[in-house]
Amino acid sequence: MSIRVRAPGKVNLSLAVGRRQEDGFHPLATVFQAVSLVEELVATPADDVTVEVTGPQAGLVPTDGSNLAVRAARLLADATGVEAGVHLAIRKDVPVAGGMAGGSADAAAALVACDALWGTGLPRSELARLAADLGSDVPFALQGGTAVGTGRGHLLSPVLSRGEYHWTVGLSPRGLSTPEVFGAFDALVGAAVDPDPVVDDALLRALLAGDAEAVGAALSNDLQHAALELAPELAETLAVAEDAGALGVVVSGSGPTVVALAASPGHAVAIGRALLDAHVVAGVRQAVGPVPGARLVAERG
Ligand SMILES: C[C@@](CO)(OP(=O)(O)O)[C@H](O)COP(=O)(O)OP(=O)(O)OC[C@H]1O[C@@H](n2ccc(N)nc2=O)[C@H](O)[C@@H]1O
Ligand SMILES: Nc1ncnc2c1ncn2[C@@H]1O[C@H](COP(=O)(O)OP(=O)(O)O)[C@@H](O)[C@H]1O
Repeated sequence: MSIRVRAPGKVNLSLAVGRRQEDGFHPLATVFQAVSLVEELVATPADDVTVEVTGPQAGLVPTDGSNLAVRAARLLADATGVEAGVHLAIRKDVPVAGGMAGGSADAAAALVACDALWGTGLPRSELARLAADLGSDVPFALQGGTAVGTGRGHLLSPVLSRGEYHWTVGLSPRGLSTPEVFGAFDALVGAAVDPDPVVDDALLRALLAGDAEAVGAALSNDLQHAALELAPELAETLAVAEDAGALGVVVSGSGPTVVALAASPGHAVAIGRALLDAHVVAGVRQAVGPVPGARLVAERG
């Protein structure tokens, strides 16, 4: 018996960040779009909960109990009283520690896969509740598409979005730690920040109209300044993509991945070539969005 699940990475089309709260988290108002850099996870029965990771960046991912997919499987087992184990084989496609929520996608994929393997049949709403306990970005990896995230980013409402968006993804040779970037944000703006962040209406209108040019103009990220403090070389990546005619360029989430919105698939390739020629990235990928959230793609045995 094996269950195969795919779950997407994301970009934050906009990310407004409020003042740090007592619990250490920041209130967010973000628009997520799920994109076609996708994690694939195969779950098979086992005595314990174990994980193996493959892909070019596999060495950067823990395979002990701190792995987010292992934590997700254990949380589901605890919540449902299941005593079975599972072996999780993950093929990583989303950059690690890149601001595209690959670990969150693995956690969402593990919830969906184990729910099918163990026959626990939880409703999506219950899986979403477990997802929020695992990380702020995990509910969105489950849901996919385009959505507004508020609270810690875990409270989702779907966004009406027309059309397909073509991205060039600029990879960085190193990762950035999400808590460190939020820490740099606090140091930069401190108490001056608005406690109640809001989503930009212009972006929502542009998505509704399917107007890629207006979406590009409305891309924004309150964490970008902080990410640039920690990784100043990203300024050049942003500039090269802009010069290559991107409709908009932004650091994704806490970075350091840079995403550039292109006018067409061919334009996305051209922006990627410009980034490679300027030697400002470790690699480039093309992606489209929006794509669906974590979903079962095959069941065998
Ligand atoms: C910044 C964002 C934007 O979508 O994405 P990434 O760059 O990680 O992909 C997310 O908010 C990241 O979500 P996620 O990576 O799931 O974070 P969590 O595990 O919940 O929290 C990790 C740490 O980030 C900080 N954190 C996270 C979310 C939030 N609303 N406020 C915070 O201050 C806290 O320091 C927390 O301890
Ligand atoms: N299954 C997993 N995949 C990736 N990273 C994981 C996983 N489990 C735990 N981690 C840890 O979480 C950190 C951030 O994860 P990731 O989701 O890739 O980045 P980001 O939070 O920037 O979107 C990684 O540096 C890694 O140590």
